[in-house]
Amino acid sequence: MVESPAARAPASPPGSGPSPVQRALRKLGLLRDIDFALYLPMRYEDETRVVRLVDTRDGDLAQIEGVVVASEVTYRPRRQLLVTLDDGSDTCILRFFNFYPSQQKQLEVGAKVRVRGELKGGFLGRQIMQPSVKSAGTELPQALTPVYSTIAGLAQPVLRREVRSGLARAVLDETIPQQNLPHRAWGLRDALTFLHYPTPDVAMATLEDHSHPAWQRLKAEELLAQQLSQLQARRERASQRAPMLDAVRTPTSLHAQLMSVLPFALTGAQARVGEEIARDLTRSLPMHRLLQGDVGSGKTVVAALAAALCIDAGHQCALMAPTEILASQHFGKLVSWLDPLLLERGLRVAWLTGSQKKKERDTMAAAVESGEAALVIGTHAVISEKVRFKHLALAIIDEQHRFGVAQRLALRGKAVEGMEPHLLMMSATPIPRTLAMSYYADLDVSTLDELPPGRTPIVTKLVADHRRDEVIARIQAQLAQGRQVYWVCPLIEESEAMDLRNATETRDELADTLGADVSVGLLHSRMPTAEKQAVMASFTEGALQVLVSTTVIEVGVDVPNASLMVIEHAERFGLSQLHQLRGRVGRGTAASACVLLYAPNEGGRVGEAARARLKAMVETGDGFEIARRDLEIRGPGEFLGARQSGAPLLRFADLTQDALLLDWARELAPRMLDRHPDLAQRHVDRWLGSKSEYLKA
Ligand SMILES: Nc1ncnc2c1ncn2[C@@H]1O[C@H](COP(=O)(O)OP(=O)(O)OP(=O)(O)O)[C@@H](O)[C@H]1O
Repeated sequence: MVESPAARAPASPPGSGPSPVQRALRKLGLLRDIDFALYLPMRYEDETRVVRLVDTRDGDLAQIEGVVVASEVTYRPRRQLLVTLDDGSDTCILRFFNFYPSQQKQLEVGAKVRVRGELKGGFLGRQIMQPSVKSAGTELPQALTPVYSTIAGLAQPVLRREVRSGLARAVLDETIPQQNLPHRAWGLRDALTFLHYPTPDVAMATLEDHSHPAWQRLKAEELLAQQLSQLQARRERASQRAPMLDAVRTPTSLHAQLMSVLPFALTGAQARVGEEIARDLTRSLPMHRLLQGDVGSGKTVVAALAAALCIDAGHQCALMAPTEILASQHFGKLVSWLDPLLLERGLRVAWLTGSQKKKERDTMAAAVESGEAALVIGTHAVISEKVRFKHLALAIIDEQHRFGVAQRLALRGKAVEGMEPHLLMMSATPIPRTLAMSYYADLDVSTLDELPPGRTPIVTKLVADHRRDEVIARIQAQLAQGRQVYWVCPLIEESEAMDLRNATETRDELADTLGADVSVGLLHSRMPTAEKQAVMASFTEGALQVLVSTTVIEVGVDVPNASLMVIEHAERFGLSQLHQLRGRVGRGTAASACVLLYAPNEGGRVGEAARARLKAMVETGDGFEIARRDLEIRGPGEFLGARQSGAPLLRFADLTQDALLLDWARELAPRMLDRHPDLAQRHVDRWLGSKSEYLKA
């Protein structure tokens, strides 16, 4: 059932715009009644019982009721209100550092109050710091009190009230047919009500680890919604048509010629994946394939071969990356292979980027429209409204997670009339296969699980920041052998200006230390594109020996002569990001190394998660193992969430722990779509709302 707008979250009077509370609620994604109902507490407080002081121990979180027998403001060591409370069994001190006059009044001698907080032993006897205070004698709640995650401008009691009324208003009729529910499943309303307001007798651990039957019910619901929406997307695609690209592979075909100009033989994995893609392209069902492979596994050549097949069949292929520098770096090689072969055929490569001059862009767009540009490369500009393709049949998207729904939909609109383009998404941050299969039920996954031969493993070393001198010696040794070096500076959160300053200083320092014979370049995301490209080009040619950069070089840079990567403040980077960066070296035959410089914090320590990340980097060079560890450190929600531009798609279920529920959902989804399509749709709308489009695209 679709909720009427009137049933939605608190409205403001007409013309007044959203109130601060509404704005804050919106920020938390709380719009529809169901959003409130599904906004579950992060923890609970037990206000259902009052205990006697004699029965408590230090460290207990206790609620006690008593009479104020003393109350004074003292100034040593700082201004504070000290209140002595007597509950008939013992006394304790309440200590407030922040207090209002109204609170002081509430705590006058003789007042009867109910306070709640953590009891601590102390010099003056037992005490509670900054307890919450209510007047005594009010009725005790029957259920635990929920504590929700909130943001500035939205006080906990206000949020509690909003959630309570949203939950009451929400339409929570069952969408899963009774006979299909897991054994002894709770009802949806019961489960949600319980999770917001559990009874005090509940085993808290079952709420915390989400094993309680109420949680199970909710996770089952969520997983079913996810499976249903993926299946819907798959079925929708099954009714769509794409051009069938079954060109004959003669010796004069572009595909065959490309194979013959490649300076190497394909690895077994490249050949296998190439055939998987080729098979998809001959079908009229649009391909929807994720090509994943570890850094340096040779995805580019696989993409180039797919493009060649498409062009051999007389169609156009578009290649897109999220930024200009990535587009040119990542596809540079591919273009250098294909360009001469295309020219022989009277065809060409067109570039389309946002920073292009109008005249150049118009020329390119005309070549795309006439079909002369068989290969179109660029950024989002490729899918801008003005660009019209003659016969686009294949779109290759690099780093798919940075492309949003709108872009993917726009791309579809560019295909041959009434058809969809085949879609190949390339990702250099592998997702463990089982996770990919269950999560992307709507995606076929091809994996390059073999590196080209002759690579020597990259040696990874952890070095404390104060031992920079050793790193300089390493750099000098590499330079003496004619090799090149990357030095990556961390992003300083929220301050690009500081980033730039920091990177510039590092460049100057390195240039100073290494001497006039060594040329040190700088690459930073704020530089104009042309300048960035010029710097990259001189590094690629070898004119620059050391490249200091921020994470601009993360993906797609391929300079096989570079043999040393230094990452400063490595503890601040995410694991897959570190792995990506490390992958910029070890791309040729030279023995390569990666130095992770870390700076312990003031306490001389590196945080636990950061330590786990650095340890993983030293212990393994395998991207799939890295992905597995990353998943372990962050949990699937965040792991996958970080790949999406929006919020993580699974809030409650955990794909690694809820395998049984996932099986149940996977098994039920097709039957439910067949037999109860209306219920299935309602279920998806309820859970995914506006996000369902995202999943499908
Ligand atoms: N079969 C092969 N034999 C030898 N070298 C290869 C082979 N395939 C690719 N290469 C080379 O390996 C390097 C890495 O390939 P490529 O740039 O395609 O990797 P990638 O998978 O895109 O990695 P990344 O995601 O790190 O950019 C390139 O220099 C490429 O020319």
